[in-house]
Amino acid sequence: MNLTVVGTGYVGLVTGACFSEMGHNVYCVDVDESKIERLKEGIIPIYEPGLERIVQNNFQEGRLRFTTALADAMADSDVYFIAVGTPAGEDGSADLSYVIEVAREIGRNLDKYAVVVDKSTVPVGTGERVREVILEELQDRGVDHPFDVVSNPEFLKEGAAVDDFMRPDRIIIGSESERATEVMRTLYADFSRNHDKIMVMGVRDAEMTKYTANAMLATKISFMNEISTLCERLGVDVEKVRLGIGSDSRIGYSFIYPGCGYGGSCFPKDVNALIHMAEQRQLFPLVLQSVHQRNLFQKMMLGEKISTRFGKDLSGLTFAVWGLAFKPGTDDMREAPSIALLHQLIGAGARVLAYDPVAAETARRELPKAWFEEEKLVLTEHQYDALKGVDAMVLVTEWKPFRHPDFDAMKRLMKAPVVFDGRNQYDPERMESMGFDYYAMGRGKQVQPATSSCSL
Ligand SMILES: NC(=O)c1ccc[n+]([C@@H]2O[C@H](COP(=O)([O-])OP(=O)(O)OC[C@H]3O[C@@H](n4cnc5c(N)ncnc54)[C@H](O)[C@@H]3O)[C@@H](O)[C@H]2O)c1
Ligand SMILES: O=c1ccn([C@@H]2O[C@H](COP(=O)(O)OP(=O)(O)O[C@H]3O[C@H](CO)[C@@H](O)[C@H](O)[C@H]3O)[C@@H](O)[C@H]2O)c(=O)[nH]1
Repeated sequence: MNLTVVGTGYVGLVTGACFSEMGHNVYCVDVDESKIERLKEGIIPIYEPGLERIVQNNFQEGRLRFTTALADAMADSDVYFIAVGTPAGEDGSADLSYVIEVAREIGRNLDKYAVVVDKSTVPVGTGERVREVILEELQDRGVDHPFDVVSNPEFLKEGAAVDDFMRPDRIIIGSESERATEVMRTLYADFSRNHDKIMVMGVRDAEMTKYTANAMLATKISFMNEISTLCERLGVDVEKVRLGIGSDSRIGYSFIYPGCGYGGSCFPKDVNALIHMAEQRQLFPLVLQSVHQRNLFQKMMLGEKISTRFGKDLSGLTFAVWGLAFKPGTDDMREAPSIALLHQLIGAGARVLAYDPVAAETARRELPKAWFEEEKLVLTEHQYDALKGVDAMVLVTEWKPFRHPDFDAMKRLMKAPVVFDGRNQYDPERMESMGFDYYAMGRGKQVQPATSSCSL
């Protein structure tokens, strides 16, 4: 099939690349000219394992093309995916201006039957709004072309995006039209070969499914984070509890890892958008609000533990931070727990040496310039360089190379062997036996002040 994907970010680029890998002809469109130029040179704007090879191969073979001209792309295709950002507006609602702009542009250029597929995460009712906008543009032009609007939310995780797209758990298609449903079934047939993974429902149902999935996963995490604080206070090891409950097939092992909070461009934004959707309808989404609040607390937790151990004033102290990305496998730092921690440490007068295997460039671009100019924050080339002369190490992102470090080398390099582990990567007893003063999340020694704002 011939496809156009509008928006060449995490979702758009992965969607376009993966469909071209399956033999479809794909145009990827973006308003960002420099991004499109770099893609034409084979330069991938994001770090996403496996993506570069697919993009370069399919570009060379002519199945994947990049352009800023939506009209040209549309002329050559029958399915138009909208995969632009839906960032949080000031009141927490999803900002739909990019989606609506693309819908207008489609309406201005539509000249044959097409399926318009919304892949962006959008509030319930957006499909209808997209349809109205396209119709308005067609009316302005005095033409009448049939088209269908379909919702096809994306469930990929950053760091595992290609795999998630190629081997989805399910493919949700929100469609009110048999013709459009058939087009979508044909398009996704290869991804649903052995088991029928395609689920067809109404457009509004599909829009809500996406938010509900993210909110459910965020709820599991916030719930476990709250339990981890209680475990720590009770002298219980939350990791034992995690394994104990995960073995219950009704609960499962995934997304119950306690830590220093969830980040990324989706969970925080989507929980807030759902809260906003409920409040707009005079509902009080108590669970969702708590999930969000708990996460804000959780992101402050490492900093609170550090100030309980070292005092509120951290001037003269230096900390190593291992991991800046919001999760391993990506260079994305949107809403990363590392950002809250850096503000706490540097705000209290500390100096920070930070290391991340891939997010250094993102950090230089997105963190305050003054931190780098005044050397309050120094990014190191290697994980061990960040440990030189530090008063403590703080592990924020569980990259694999942090899992089994050379603990002897760590002790030699650090001024004092103090470790704050925001992702429960190490065994507390082993750490203590090796001479580390070790603090984790919900296990081992307790370092929460009784009156902490994060106490529960
Ligand atoms: N990042 C994820 O892991 C993920 C996963 C599933 C769903 N989503 C959802 O998918 C959507 C896209 O997210 P993303 O992370 O890919 O966003 P992104 O910010 O990485 O990329 C969006 C792209 O759209 C482009 N764009 C904006 N307006 C445009 C226009 N009028 N025409 C053409 N291009 C335009 C931007 O230049 C940018 O390159 C969001 O709704 C998000 O919530 C994201
Ligand atoms: O048990 C867990 C699992 C995750 N996290 C944190 O949760 C955040 C989000 O992680 P993850 O879900 O793996 O990454 P995302 O790329 O944000 O993916 C989520 O958001 C996407 C955008 O909507 C969806 O498509 C995916 O299905 C959904 O998992 C990260 O900060 C993780 O560290 C935890 O703290 N504990």
